[in-house]
Amino acid sequence: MTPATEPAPVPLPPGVSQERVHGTEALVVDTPAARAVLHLDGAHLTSWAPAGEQDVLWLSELSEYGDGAAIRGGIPLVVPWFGPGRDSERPVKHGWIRNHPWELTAASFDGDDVVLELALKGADPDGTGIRADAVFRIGADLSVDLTLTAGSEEIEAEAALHTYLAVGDVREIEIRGLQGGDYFDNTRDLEQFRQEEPVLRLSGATDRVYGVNAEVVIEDVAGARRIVSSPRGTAKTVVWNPWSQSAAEMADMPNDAWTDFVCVEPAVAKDAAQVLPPGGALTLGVTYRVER
Ligand SMILES: O=P(O)(O)OC[C@H]1O[C@@H](O)[C@H](O)[C@@H](O)[C@@H]1O
Repeated sequence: MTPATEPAPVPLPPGVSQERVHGTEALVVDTPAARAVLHLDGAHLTSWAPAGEQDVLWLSELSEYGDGAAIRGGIPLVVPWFGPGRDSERPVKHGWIRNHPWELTAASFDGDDVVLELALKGADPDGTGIRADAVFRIGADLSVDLTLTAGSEEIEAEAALHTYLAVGDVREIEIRGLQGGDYFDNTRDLEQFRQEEPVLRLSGATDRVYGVNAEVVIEDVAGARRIVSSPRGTAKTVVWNPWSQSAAEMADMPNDAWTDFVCVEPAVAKDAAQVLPPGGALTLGVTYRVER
């Protein structure tokens, strides 16, 4: 039996409803400017389509949802550590915040945009009172801002907006904005290299953490559009695609779906991790726009 939809804790503006999507609670936005789906589990945006556009976010049709699941696709909020953490010993990959329920704290209209504010709901597995807040501005452009606030203890914090961008064919995309950036290559034991070429084209499994915090442009040649990622408060840009072999090993991704996305992730990670004193905060954000 499907459980009844819980009432939203704050009033929702016109064009926003709370519904069950894939069996879990989500805020569904349908305005003249955009359509979007924001799951309360993980404050996880799984869909954003500006008016007249195909979805800009890729979502796996085999993704899991609910109770501790990490949704495959959309924008996973990665915090308070990235990957296995700086000591490579963290119990779950990419932090625990994406696996916990959040709650809506405010919802409003601002011009043509819907602004949704969420806060992590009560989870505190470290017992230090860490807080997390996120603001989503959903319209012709999309902005996401994530704040992590340390609790009673100093923490070394990492964070990433692990965005899965939908593309026509990842083998044909051109990524600009990384030239001159040094990167750790996670497919080669985190050895460091420099991006000399003005354009990055992917031709195999790619897992790089670039020391780049500037605008990155993803030219989606097969999809005939361009996605512009403008980060703020970051130090790194992660570029990831598993390619065919690793994708085939992932239970929550169809074997041939790796061609349909690229992750370009604004981040604070690795050697750019920030030490937060008790009560100290880390905020990072990004704005996406689509051009033709
Ligand atoms: O499967 P996950 O935990 O969502 O992570 C996916 C990928 O996320 C990327 O950000 C990492 O750089 C990769 O190493 C990782 O494999």
